[in-house]
Amino acid sequence: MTAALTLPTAELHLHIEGTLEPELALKLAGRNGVELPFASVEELRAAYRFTDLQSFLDLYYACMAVLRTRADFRDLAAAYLTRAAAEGVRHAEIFFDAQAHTARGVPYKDVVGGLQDALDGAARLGMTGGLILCFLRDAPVEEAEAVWAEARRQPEALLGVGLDSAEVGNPATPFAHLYAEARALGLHAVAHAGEEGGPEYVWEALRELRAERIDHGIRSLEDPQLVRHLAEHRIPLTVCPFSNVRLRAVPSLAEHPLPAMLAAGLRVTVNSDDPAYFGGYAGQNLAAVAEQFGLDRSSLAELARNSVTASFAPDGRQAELLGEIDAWEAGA
Ligand code: HPA
Ligand SMILES: [Zn+2]
Repeated sequence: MTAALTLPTAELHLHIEGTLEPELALKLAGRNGVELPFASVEELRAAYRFTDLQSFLDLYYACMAVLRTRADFRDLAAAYLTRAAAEGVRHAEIFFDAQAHTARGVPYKDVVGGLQDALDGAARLGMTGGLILCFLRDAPVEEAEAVWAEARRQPEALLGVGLDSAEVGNPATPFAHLYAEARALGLHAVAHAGEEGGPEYVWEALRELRAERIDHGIRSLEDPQLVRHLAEHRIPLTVCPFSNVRLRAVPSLAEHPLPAMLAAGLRVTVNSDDPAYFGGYAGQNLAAVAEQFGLDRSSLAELARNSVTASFAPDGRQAELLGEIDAWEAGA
């Protein structure tokens, strides 16, 4: 097994709906009497050919229609956590697209309750983690406001808020008041930016949402002033190599800007985004970049340290995980 697959790490960019493997999708479709336009695992996998972010989102939202009950969300997250633990993930900060479920009539409390049930169970695997509620930037802001009205009554169920879905043409600024409210409740703030959109989207997330981490951010390199700002303020970027290749944000893994981002002094972490759709979980993304770019053990350990210190885990938990990474680096 590649060493990277055993590296203790934190997953900071993971959409739980993007961990829905075809086998589970078809099982839940049967259990809930939901029709999917795919009769078999093979047919579903064959649909995983994307040309851009939107072509992926179309399938992603279609498949998640099978998720209906609290037990469905628990089973989905439990499957993810088991698989991630096997690849070295020790702490997972999990995005969920609440609006995509409430819009279909699934109660918010069932979504959060099911995900929390699974996280409670993950303690047995020695894993920690939490939930980040993402607003859909391509839906009317009123929908985000409606889901937030419910979420804000139970802020302790969340680590923070995020922003995802189709980026280009969907500015972050209309969501600024929701972020301000979330921050006032003590929640963290992250946002997707600079995936398909240019550096101006990253600036907007930083200035208007006061995002503490940027999800993707790969196009930041196009703006030297932004690179200086990100480096100076040590703002973490949650990079997802397989996602960028599969959604054609970059032409190939060989041309991925990860080495240039590291060379520019950016605080990069490696993550999986939607692993069921993009061909690999966190450890596999790490293994692939290690092989592609010839990263040695200490460079990999540095990426893992970045993921831990960029996480919202309490200091004590971070110290524990940094100790595990030191031991891994020493070959223990
Ligand atoms: N980008 C934006 N929205 C998303 C993604 C992504 O990579 N995955 C799931 N929702
Ligand atoms: Zn994402």
